[in-house]
Amino acid sequence: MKPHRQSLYKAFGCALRGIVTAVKTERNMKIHMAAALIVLIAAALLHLDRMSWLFLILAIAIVFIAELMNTAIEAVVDLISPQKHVLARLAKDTAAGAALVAAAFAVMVGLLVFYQPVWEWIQSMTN
Ligand SMILES: Nc1ncnc2c1ncn2[C@@H]1O[C@H](COP(=O)(O)OP(=O)(O)OP(=O)(O)O)[C@@H](O)[C@H]1O
Repeated sequence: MKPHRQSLYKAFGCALRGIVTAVKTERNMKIHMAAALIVLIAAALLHLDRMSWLFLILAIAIVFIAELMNTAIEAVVDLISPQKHVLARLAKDTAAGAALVAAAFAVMVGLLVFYQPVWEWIQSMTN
């Protein structure tokens, strides 16, 4: 394989382009972006502790990583197997499964992190 060096700056640009393209073209990425924004604003308003922030950021990162990998796998499968194939289906279905596991993890983290502070906030509003 021919050695190929690219500047750090260019590599960063390519990575950023991948993220921007995925957000522009993938509906799920737009949903994850909106959800992440709402979650981070709620976390700031509720003054969550550092550990809660850590878990929320971890969950958001895992969801984005899984969705980006899913998008990458979909693109490669469409490139090499535009026609139906059982292995293409397996690749796409398992990649989508990974994204679903990540989203389920994020929902569980959200419930565990927000349950108590939201409950306390509701009580303070009603008292
Ligand atoms: N080349 C193929 N061969 C066999 N099955 C395929 C193929 N392409 C797609 N599929 C099946 O159709 C499903 C949906 O594929 P598609 O490419 O439309 O992704 P998607 O779920 O619509 O992705 P997104 O909505 O994130 O763009 C796959 O999970 C797979 O089961």
